[in-house]
Amino acid sequence: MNRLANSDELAATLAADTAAALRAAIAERGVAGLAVSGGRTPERFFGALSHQDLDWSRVTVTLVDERWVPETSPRSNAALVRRALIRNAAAAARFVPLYNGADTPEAGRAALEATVAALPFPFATVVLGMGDDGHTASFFPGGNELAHALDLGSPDRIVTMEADGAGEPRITFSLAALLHTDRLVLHIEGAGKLAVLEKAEAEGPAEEMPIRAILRQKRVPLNIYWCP
Ligand SMILES: O=C(O)[C@H](O)[C@@H](O)[C@H](O)[C@H](O)COP(=O)(O)O
Repeated sequence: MNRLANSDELAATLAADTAAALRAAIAERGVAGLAVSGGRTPERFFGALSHQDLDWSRVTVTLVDERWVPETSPRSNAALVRRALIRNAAAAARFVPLYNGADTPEAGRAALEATVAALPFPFATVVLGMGDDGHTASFFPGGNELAHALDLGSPDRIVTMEADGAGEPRITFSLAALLHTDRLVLHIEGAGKLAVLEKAEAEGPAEEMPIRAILRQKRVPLNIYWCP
């Protein structure tokens, strides 16, 4: 685990490491995909990343998950990404949001599946967060499509999700899609999240703490960034 002294140092380090992965993907494949999380934690990291010097015109940014709300909502992860990340040098990046205006995630899912099929896979980097209940992306304990989302045999990249504690209905990349990446990151801050992570590292079902599906998978190494 990368233990940083504070949020600013974490943001600077994670931004530099993410920029290096984007440059490596561009050098290798000509393009780079970056999937980021919403919520409260990533804003400082987004600010630091937006200043990184690289060919952002070759980068496509998307979200690992989204609340089914328009960008006018303060709950919109897309609005956060546009405001905090797609600016400065990163203003040249292409952003592909997940909310597509359909009435429900179910109604929007097929069109979104087609949209994300055109993203540059594998992702160069996927940056996950984690909730106090042990969810990551929109893999919520008790989620109505949790088994589907965690099924590595499913061809679906996009899964809908409803759960107590999730607020509005959600859409999420599947576990298999998120593991299709050069680099996998978990970004958490604070003593409370560290305690949740330590609990998840103990034995127990992934359905109860879905972050366990990330901790236990063997497809791609996990890089954890934490600060108090
Ligand atoms: O849309 C979302 O809610 C996120 O993508 C989600 O998975 C987030 O990463 C965690 O809930 C942590 O959220 P905080 O950073 O706000 O604690």
